[in-house]
Amino acid sequence: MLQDFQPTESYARQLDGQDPLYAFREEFYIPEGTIYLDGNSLGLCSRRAEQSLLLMLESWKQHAIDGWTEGKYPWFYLSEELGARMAALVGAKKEEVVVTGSTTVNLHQLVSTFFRPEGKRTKIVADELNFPSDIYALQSQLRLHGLNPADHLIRVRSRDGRLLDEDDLIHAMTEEVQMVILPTVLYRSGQLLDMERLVKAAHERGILIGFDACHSIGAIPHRFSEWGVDFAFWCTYKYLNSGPGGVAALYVNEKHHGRVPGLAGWFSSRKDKQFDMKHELEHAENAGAFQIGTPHVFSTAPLIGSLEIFAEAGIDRIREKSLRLTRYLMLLIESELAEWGFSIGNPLEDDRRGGHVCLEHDEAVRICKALKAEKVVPDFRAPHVIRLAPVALYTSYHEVWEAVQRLKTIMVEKKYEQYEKVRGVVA
Ligand SMILES: Cc1ncc(COP(=O)(O)O)c(C=O)c1O
Ligand SMILES: Nc1c(O)cccc1C(=O)C[C@H](N)C(=O)O
Repeated sequence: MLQDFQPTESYARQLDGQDPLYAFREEFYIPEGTIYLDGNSLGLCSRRAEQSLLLMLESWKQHAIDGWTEGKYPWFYLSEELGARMAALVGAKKEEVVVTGSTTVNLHQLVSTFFRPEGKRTKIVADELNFPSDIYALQSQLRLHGLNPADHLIRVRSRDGRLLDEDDLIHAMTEEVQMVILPTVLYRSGQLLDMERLVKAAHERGILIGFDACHSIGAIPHRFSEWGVDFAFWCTYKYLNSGPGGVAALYVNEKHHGRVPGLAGWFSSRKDKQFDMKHELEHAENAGAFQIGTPHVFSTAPLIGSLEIFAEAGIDRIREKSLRLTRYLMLLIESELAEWGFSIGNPLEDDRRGGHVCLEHDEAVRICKALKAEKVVPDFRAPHVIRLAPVALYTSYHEVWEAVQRLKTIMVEKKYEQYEKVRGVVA
């Protein structure tokens, strides 16, 4: 890939000229003069997401209560409908996915449903690099079972503070473990785990396994059904561009359909029974059973337009471009910034890398501030990581080239020294 790499502006233009996804950039609102490399935290607004949100408002104006069953996208079926449309992105059957809740709420729901400590099997395996919200949720779930998280939550150690080794994860899958929860892609280093291998190892040991796919959804194809992943959950506001607070999604393998939801509510019902208003729940026989209450329609609506873009672009083409973009960025860093004390913290191999580059530097916090002042938007993750996510649908190769030039100027002119060495409230 990129065998003929050159660090020149004309080479960047040449790559843009060959990019089959280039036109999708026009779909997005790119803040004026800004190179946006933070789509792994909050994706950009697209015109189609905006239109679908407006369409929902219109539906409220026109149909009032009847909007639940009328209009172009009846609200009562929207979560299932969008789950079905999203299923291709995770390699699942349509009825295995539903759009609902938030990442953390969905994790609570799935652990409430699937964590059944019995006999010796009372532990959950996670890892020490996972996003804090997942760890808090798991700790609180263990407490609800009267179990002490200090002994029952096994956080597998990283050997280098950046990456996880599948051998270590598998080694932790002992006879005391009932469930494993891991990220698909690590939020800081961008490492992509070998899910297929981990699922196989967990199942051989009689353990259930679920994934937090926040950092892979919309960037990487998945094959959840084929691999036999038990369950998964993810947000939609990163690479899927559903907007701040956009409603999340979950996947439950069809072999588990029929399970009673751990956290039930009337939206867990079979659709045809819900308005019978009985006190005995007849839960849906698909992923819809893991919904709880009334869907957040306006926070779901942008996904309608956003998913259309994904259907047109195709996740395989998106992954291919994303890999080229991150490879290109790494080559530029190597060639342009070699003398400035940066190191690359993400895996270099294509099949181990997610959608962002993890650039490490002792001055990361101040460099991030200087980048923002130069209208390049990265994000900072303590203690020394600058995350740079060129997004296949809206980042051009020229922007990647330009961002590295601006970073080089920041280093040459020591522009970062004018900033305080403290992170922002939201980094
Ligand atoms: C990997 C991961 N898990 C969980 C979360 C928490 O998601 P939420 O705040 O939407 O529940 C995030 C992002 O905020 C994340 O990146
Ligand atoms: N969910 C976020 C929020 O509410 C505010 C700011 C950032 C976020 C994020 O999603 C951060 C992201 N999960 C991360 O990988 O760090």
